[in-house]
Amino acid sequence: MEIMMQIPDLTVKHLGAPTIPSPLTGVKFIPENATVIYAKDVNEVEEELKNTGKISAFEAAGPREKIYHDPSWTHAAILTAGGLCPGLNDVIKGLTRTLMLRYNVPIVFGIRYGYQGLNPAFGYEPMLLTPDSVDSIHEDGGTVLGSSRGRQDETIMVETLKRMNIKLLFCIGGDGTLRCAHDIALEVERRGLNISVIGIPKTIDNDINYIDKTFGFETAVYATGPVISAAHNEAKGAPNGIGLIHVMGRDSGFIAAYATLANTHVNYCLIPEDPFSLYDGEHALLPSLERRLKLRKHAVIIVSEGAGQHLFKEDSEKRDKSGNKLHHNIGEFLRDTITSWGKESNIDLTVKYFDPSYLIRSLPSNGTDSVFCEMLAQHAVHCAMAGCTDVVIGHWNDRFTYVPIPVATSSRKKVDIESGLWDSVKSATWKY
Ligand SMILES: Nc1ncnc2c1ncn2[C@@H]1O[C@H](COP(=O)(O)OP(=O)(O)O)[C@@H](O)[C@H]1O
Ligand SMILES: O=P(O)(O)OC[C@H]1O[C@](O)(COP(=O)(O)O)[C@@H](O)[C@@H]1O
Repeated sequence: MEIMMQIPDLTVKHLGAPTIPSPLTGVKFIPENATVIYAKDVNEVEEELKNTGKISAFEAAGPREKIYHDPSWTHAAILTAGGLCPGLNDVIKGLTRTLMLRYNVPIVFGIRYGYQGLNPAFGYEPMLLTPDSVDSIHEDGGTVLGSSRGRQDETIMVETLKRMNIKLLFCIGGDGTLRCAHDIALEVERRGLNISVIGIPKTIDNDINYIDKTFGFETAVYATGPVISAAHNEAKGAPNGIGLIHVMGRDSGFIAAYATLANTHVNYCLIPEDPFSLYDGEHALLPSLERRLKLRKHAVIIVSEGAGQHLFKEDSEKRDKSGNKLHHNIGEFLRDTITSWGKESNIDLTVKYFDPSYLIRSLPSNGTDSVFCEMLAQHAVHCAMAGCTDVVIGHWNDRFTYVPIPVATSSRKKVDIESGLWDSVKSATWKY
C-alpha cells in the first residue's frame, strides 16, 4: 500500500496542441490518451483503486497522427553526456535516420562532448549528422559525438539552441544528464521558446527509477560472462585460488547481480545494497571464504564498485567533474585484504584480480540491446515531434513510456534485497 501512495504525478509536459498531420506512412498511430499502467499486478491495481479511486499510468510512447513541430522548419540536435555505455552509437544512428528519413527533418546536429558542445566557450563545432554519415557507427562502441562530465550554464546552452534554431534536443545520458536536460527545459519554458527537450536514458548501472530496462546493461552483463569464466579457470588453476572480479555500479549492484545469475561460477556477489563485513557477523566474508576454500580449494567473488564502502576508515571525499562521489576501490582493497589475511591465517592462497570495467563499458551493443536502441530512438523522435518536453523515454511493463524527467531523477534505482532477483542471487551463491 505504501508503494502505491508514493506514485508521483506522471503527467507529461506538452509545448502545445499537435495540429500538423504526421508525415509517417505505414505505421499504426496510437491514440493521444494511450497509457501504460503503473501497477505491476492485479493486487496493486486493486490496492490503488481502493486507496485513491484511480489507477496511475504513464503516457504510452508511440507515433501520433498529429504532430506539433513542422518537420520542414525543424532542426534537431543530439548529445551524449556522462560515462560510456554500449549502444550510444545505435541510438544516435536511430535518431538521425528516423528524423531525416521518416519525418523529413532537414538538419540534425551532433553536439560534441556533451553539454560542453552547447557552450561556445569550448569552441566545439557541431557535426552534421546524415543517414550516410551514421551508416556504420553502430558497429563501434563509445560515442561518435564524444561525451563529458561537468556543469554548464543552462542560460548559455539555451542561447545556443536558439541561435542554431534547434527545436528538438535529444540528451542521451544518465541521471545527471537528465537533470541538466530538465534545467534546460525549464529555461526554455521561462523564455517561452518552443523547443522539445527529450531525455534518452543511458545507464550501464541500470539505476534510473521508473524505467525497468535501459540499453547497454544487457551487453554489460553478457560481456562479464567470459571474465567470470576466466576468473574461475584461474581460481581452479592454483591451490586455494580466488578469482576476484570488480565491475561497475557506483551505487547499484545490478551488473554484479545479473552477471552472477548469468554465469553461476560466482560464489560471492557483493553489492552496495546488502552490506557485508570482513571478519565478524552473519555476513562475514573471510570466515566463509575459509570454509569454502577448505571444501572446494577455489572461489570466485564478484564485487560492485559501490560495495563495502563502509569498510574504509574514512569516507571518500573525491568527486568526479559532475559531482558524483568517487568511491574507494573496493576491488583492490579486497585483493590486498584477502592476500594479507591468507598470510596471517596460514592459508596458502592466491588472488587473481580482474577489473573489466572500461572494457565492458566501451563495447558495441549486442543483438537484443541493439534492437532496443533502435526502438528507443524511434520512440524518442515520435515523442519530440509530438511536442512533448522535459520527458525521458522509459520502459515499463514491457512497453515504451514517457516519464517526466523530475520523476525519473527523483531517486536512483537500486537492487531491492527483498526482491526475487536478490533471492535468486542468494540461491545461486552458496553459503559456506
Ligand atoms: N544535478 C544536476 N543538474 C544539472 N546538471 C547536472 C546535474 N548532475 C549532472 N549534471 C550534468 O550532466 C552531465 C552528465 O552527468 P554525469 O553525472 O557525469 O553522468 P550521467 O548523466 O551518466 O549520470 C554533466 O555535464 C553534468 O554536469
Ligand atoms: O571513470 P568515469 O568515466 O568517470 O566513470 C565511472 C563511472 O561511470 C559509470 O560507469 C556510469 O556512471 P554515469 O551514469 O554517471 O555515467 C559508473 O558505474 C562509474 O562509477
